[in-house]
Amino acid sequence: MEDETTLQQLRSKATEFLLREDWNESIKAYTRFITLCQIQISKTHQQSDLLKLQKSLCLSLSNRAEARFRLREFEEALKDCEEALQIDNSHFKTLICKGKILLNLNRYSLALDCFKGVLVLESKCNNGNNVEMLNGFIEKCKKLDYLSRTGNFDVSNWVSSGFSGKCPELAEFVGNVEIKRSEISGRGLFSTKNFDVGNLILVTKAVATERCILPKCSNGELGEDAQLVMWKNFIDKVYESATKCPKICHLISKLSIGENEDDLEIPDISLFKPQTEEKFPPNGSLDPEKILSVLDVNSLVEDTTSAKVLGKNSDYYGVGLWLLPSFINHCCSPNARRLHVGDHVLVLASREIKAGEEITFAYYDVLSPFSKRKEMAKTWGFQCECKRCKYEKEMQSKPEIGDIEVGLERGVDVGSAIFRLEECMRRWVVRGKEKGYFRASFWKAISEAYESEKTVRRWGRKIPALEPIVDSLVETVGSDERVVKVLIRKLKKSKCGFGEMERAIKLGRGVYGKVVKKQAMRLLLELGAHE
Ligand SMILES: C[S@@+](CC[C@H](N)C(=O)[O-])C[C@H]1O[C@@H](n2cnc3c(N)ncnc32)[C@H](O)[C@@H]1O
Repeated sequence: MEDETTLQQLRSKATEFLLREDWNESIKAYTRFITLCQIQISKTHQQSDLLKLQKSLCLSLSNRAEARFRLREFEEALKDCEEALQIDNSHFKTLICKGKILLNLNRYSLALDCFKGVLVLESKCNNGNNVEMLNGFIEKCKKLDYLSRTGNFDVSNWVSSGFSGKCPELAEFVGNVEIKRSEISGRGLFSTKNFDVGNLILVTKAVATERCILPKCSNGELGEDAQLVMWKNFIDKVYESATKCPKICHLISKLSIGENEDDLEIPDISLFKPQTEEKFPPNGSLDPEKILSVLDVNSLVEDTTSAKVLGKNSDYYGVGLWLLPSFINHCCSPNARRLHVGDHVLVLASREIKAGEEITFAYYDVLSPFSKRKEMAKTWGFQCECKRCKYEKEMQSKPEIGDIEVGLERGVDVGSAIFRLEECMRRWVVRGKEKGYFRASFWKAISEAYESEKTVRRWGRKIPALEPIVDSLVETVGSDERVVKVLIRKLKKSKCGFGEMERAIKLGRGVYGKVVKKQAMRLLLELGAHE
């Protein structure tokens, strides 16, 4: 009798917390109730009392699952659902909760099966009030399941609407890639099939992101205090995600801390695929220092020079951690780019990628000279070992390159600098990719020259036309928004024809991917040209 009163009190307290949406307290109260209830069940022999207790236990497990779901403790919530369903395998509330958890864990097809099962139950037992809600979930699961299998994304409507409303729903997707030992450093991501320009390589949701709006009047950089606050919030969020999810915790432990990379284990790509059901060991104690080092080496900034952030302007600053992209090495002549849509990062081919090639993207601006890139790599804590850097390091011994750089710093005419650079390349018989390397290093001067009518008039015949320069740049560093922008502005001035716009759209694919259809692409290119 006494036990029964305690049980009743505990249950009402837990329900009260649940209704007040105080999830933490309701979990505590339900946990106490569940333990007591289980003890009571083991002592009860009368069938009717047993049934009553089991019903209470099932409901409490279901409610604790809901509270855990709201706190994004998905794995624990799923365990509660399974336990509740062992008592009553057609418990409506639990089945809905289970479906929502599976959806959040990216197990789209399992979530679909779950909701389909509930729909059958609904038509048999209930009055059909939930059919609309269930059909909504079923449609969502079908769509995400399809996207995660095919990578057939299309954000065109969102782009065409000027990014109004919520950003489109994306599913995680892993294309034909594997993790292997890299010649650049440690492990890298490699293609197992050819990728065409603009093809999607992978889509991943962030473990955590932190964003802020840059102060309007400053030089565009965040103050030290603001940076510290952002960084602290970001670390807390990553730590929280890792604590709640064994999979995230396990995968974070596989990431590099920038030391002895060649000795690191090579994880199987299947661990990163959205629909995997692999069991991960329960969270050991998380080492905060290791998490800090992991974030130092693997966090990515949502900037506009090495990635495109759709739907956000340049006042916006964001940092995040994405697991599979953390295996992608930097290269100063990268073949892939990042496109940020909400918390998802889409990695797409910015040039053609052959099967077996390493997939690389830029951690920092590769349209800059060797000396500047060397500095930027230092701030990332490494010395770049890519082919372009090796080549340019050798060529540093030629005094002419240093002279052109010094001249540009002193403000010489950009046309004359390009003229000298092209002359040197002719003399040294620089061809193919290497030509693109130099041009990418002197992009600042090139863009200034071809954007200035005066310079073009003065140097027009003595320096190459813009189009071959663009071609060699794109062949070397892949498509880049700034290169496409300069080309479009020129095409606009010369009132280009259909063919030229087609060419610009093709280049646009290397920046925005095939996830943007022609009409929306035209809009993006127009917007870019006006910036
Ligand atoms: C995000 S991780 C990339 C994956 C890493 N190689 C691994 O094995 O986990 C970044 C680290 O990879 C190494 N790295 C990436 N790109 C590099 C490059 N171009 N040259 C030298 N090291 C590079 C650096 O140690 C860097 O801190």
